[in-house]
Amino acid sequence: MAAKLPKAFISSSYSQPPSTKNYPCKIKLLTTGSSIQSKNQSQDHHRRISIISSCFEIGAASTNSRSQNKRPLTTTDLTDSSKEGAGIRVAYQGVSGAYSESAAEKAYPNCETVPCEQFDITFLAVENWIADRAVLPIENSLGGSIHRNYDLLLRHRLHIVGEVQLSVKHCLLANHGVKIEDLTRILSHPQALAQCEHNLTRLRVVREAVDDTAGAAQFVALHKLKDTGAVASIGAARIYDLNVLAQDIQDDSDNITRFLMLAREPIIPRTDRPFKTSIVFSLDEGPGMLYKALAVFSMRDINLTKIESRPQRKRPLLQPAGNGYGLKHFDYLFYCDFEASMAEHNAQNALKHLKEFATFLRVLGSYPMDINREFD
Ligand SMILES: O=C(O)C(=O)C[C@]1(C(=O)O)C=C[C@@H](O)C=C1
Repeated sequence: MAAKLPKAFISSSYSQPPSTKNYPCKIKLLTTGSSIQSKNQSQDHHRRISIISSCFEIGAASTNSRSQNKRPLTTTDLTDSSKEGAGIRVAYQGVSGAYSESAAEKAYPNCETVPCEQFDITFLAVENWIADRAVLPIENSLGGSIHRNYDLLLRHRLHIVGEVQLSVKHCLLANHGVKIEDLTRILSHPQALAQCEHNLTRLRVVREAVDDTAGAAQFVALHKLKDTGAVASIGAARIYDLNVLAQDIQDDSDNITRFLMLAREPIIPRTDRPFKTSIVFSLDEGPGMLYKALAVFSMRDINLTKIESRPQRKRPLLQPAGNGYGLKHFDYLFYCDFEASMAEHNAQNALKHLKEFATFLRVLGSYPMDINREFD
């Protein structure tokens, strides 16, 4: 009997054996109680079991003959090394040719990429053992933070195990024979449209936001549109056989997107290379509270690289406000990145200190910094 899948799981489009490089369709959410009855389910089940067992096999004491060859577990086994890309399945939002896919391949060079329909599905893919890692764009040097993804980091229980910075070079793509002056509409991901704001304004076209850049290119190609172009990568032009009408159309040639790599388990923080730690916390209302929170880092000479505040999604509380009681609509979560490893005493002390007065504190991950400045 086919086992029932968890509430949210992969779609029936998951119809290829697990070793297939790119999936024919993206993973999407199914409704409650959906189940996959095909033989692919047993393949998948098999693979999931083998992933689980291989995790426990490393260095485990066992009586079977295969265990004779086992070597003890080392710190390296528990580090998210990019060398281990082979065999790793990395979920990303979009279709083949999306920048997130390039980020996945940069972080895990020989990985198998798993396209997903939405960002939250990349989380579900990892949580449900369909993928081993998720790759998530978190900020861009022109467009700023991707707020929704901050919210997802908190809503889910995955750990940040790495970061990668990618140079994003946008192209204007259209079907063969279509000229720039024929275009009345341009499709792309909202971040990509924002990164090309000035150049697109000059074109005087309608901009339409879609789920991802490569999806926009695919749509234009599939429907053989003559009046619509897409902002996407040069890779997407090749994949969907589109003409490149213009290259490097982002408003600044230095257009970098920072992506996070997420996993079910945290990695062991180390001190032999530069690490970054990401946290999220909330504070009580009061003068100087945020100042006090940030001081726990500066007093220990820890470099804070990013702070982002997001509204806490909860019903307005009745709380003291000024000289009476009033509705409180704005309560914030603060997301911070700092340059230190959780294996370092000063980082541990800083968080111990913060915990004394923070109303909530969670470490999202401690992971190697991407210090590779070679972008092309
Ligand atoms: O649409 C894509 O290709 C994506 O990978 C998404 C995304 C983003 O969300 O920021 C990634 C990198 C670029 O900044 C533009 C779009």
